[in-house]
This record gives sequence, C-alpha cells and structure tokens, in this order.
Amino acid sequence: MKRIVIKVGSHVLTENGAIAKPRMLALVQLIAELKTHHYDVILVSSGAVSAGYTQLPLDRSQVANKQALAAIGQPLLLKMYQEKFARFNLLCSQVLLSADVFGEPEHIAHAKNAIDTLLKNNVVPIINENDTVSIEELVFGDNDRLSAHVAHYFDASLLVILSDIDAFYDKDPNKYDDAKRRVVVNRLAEDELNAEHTPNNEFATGGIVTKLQSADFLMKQGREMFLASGFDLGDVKAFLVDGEHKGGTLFKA
Ligand SMILES: Nc1ncnc2c1ncn2[C@@H]1O[C@H](COP(=O)(O)OP(=O)(O)O)[C@@H](O)[C@H]1O
Ligand SMILES: N[C@@H](CCC(=O)OP(=O)(O)O)C(=O)O
Repeated sequence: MKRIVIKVGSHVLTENGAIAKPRMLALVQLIAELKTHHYDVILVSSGAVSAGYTQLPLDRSQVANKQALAAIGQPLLLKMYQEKFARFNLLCSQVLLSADVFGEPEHIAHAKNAIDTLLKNNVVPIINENDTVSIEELVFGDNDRLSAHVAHYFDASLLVILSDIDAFYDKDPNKYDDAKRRVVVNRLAEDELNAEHTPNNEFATGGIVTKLQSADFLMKQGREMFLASGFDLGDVKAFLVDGEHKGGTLFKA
C-alpha cells in the first residue's frame, strides 16, 4: 500500500456560503476508488469555520468567533463526510491536531499509532486543526502546512493539495492571462517562499505561499507534493490512478 495525504481547502468545500456537497461527494468517491488501487489515504479537510458560518454568521475577524465557528462546524462537516463515506461502505474518523503536537515526539508517536491503526482497519482518518485549542502563537491557521507535517510525520510519500487553483503558475493566473503552468518544480527560491499570502476566497487563509512552503518542507525531507484542482478531479485521478501527468504541478526534488 502507498500512503498518501490528500488536503482539501475551504474554497473547494464551500459554494455560496454552504458546504459544496457534490464536490465533497466527488472527493469521497475518489478516495474510495484510490483505496481499490492500493492507496492508503489520510484526508486533511478544512471547512469547519465555513460549515459553522452556515449556522451562525459570527464576525470571522475575531479569533474567538472563528474558534466558536469551528466548534459548531467541525461536527457538521464530519457528519457529512460520514454520510458520504457510508455510501461506499467506508468508515471515516476524526483526528484533530494542533501545531504543538509536532513539537513533542511522544505526541507524534501516539497520533501515528492511532492513524496506523485506523488505516490498518480500512478507516479513513480525516484530520483538521483543533482550532478551539490552538493558541495564536502556535497555530498553523491554514491546513497546507498542517498537511505537510501530517505527510512527513505520519510517513506518507506524497501530499496531494486540492485547491481552487489547478496548478502552480509562474505568476498569479487569476491576475495575469499569460501565466504559465509549472509542470514540475525541483526547488523553490527564497522570494517565492516569502511572498505575500494571497488567498482567493473569504474562507481560505493560506494562498499559494503556504502551499509552496509545504512543498519546500516536503522536498527537503525527500517527499513529494502534487498541487491540482479540487473543483475538477480529473487531473489528480489521472496522476494517481493512471500514472499520467496531464494537469497540476509536481514538486519533487
Ligand atoms: N503563482 C501562482 N500560482 C497559482 N496560484 C496563485 C499564484 N499566485 C497567487 N495565487 C493564488 O492563490 C490561490 C490559491 O490559494 P487559496 O485561495 O488559499 O486556495 P485553497 O482555499 O484551495 O487553499 C489561487 O486561487 C490564486 O489566486
Ligand atoms: N481549520 C480551518 C481551516 C482554515 C483554512 O481556511 O484552511 P485553508 O482553506 O486550507 O486555507 C477550518 O477547518 O475551517
């Protein structure tokens, strides 16, 4: 079995202020299919804050409100995932992590044991940041870097980031029509890793920079990252199931 991590961002999971159920179903269907192709999949899913906001529109600029929204939204998000995975006779599970876990070898070992046991029993782990306990100084905030840590510390060879953008370009394709797709990236320059954050959606926090930082971290650990569209799963499916690199960007040192 090849262990991979798939990360899906808030924008992909949100449509007109609600959780985009057809997109969630397409993702769950892909994971079910990957499991028949000898992949063990860990899912890192954002969307707790946006799911909470569908029930109670608190001001998201306040940290405490965001934490409250995550507390409201996370069980709703998991309920939706449970319903969808059940259609494919799969169990899923919730693992909430915070940045400080990755600073404590003992905590990492415990979390890895739990993840290993879930995967051994054919259960899909669904990870999110534990937003209500994550204090400001020790918070990932975006799930891009969290998923890179998950891939590294829980021993996945590949992280797949499903984004609102279908690849990494030489400049922001939402601003420049002549932006060109980077097909394979072997290394990233300092200025690319320190650029301004540019999320493309009110619920997203990372932007392209946190994705590049994740790719850089993983490449330095000898692991790979694939960035592809979460709106249309054709490219990621071709890459993982058929071994064809049609769209998307592969980060590989
Ligand atoms: N060079 C680039 N290549 C691709 N996307 C870029 C680039 N520069 C800026 N971006 C922006 O980053 C956005 C992706 O980040 P974000 O909105 O946080 O996604 P997600 O919610 O999927 O995590 C794109 O929609 C795009 O507008
Ligand atoms: N933990 C947060 C994720 C925050 C977030 O916006 O992440 P992302 O869309 O990956 O930039 C949530 O579930 O809402």
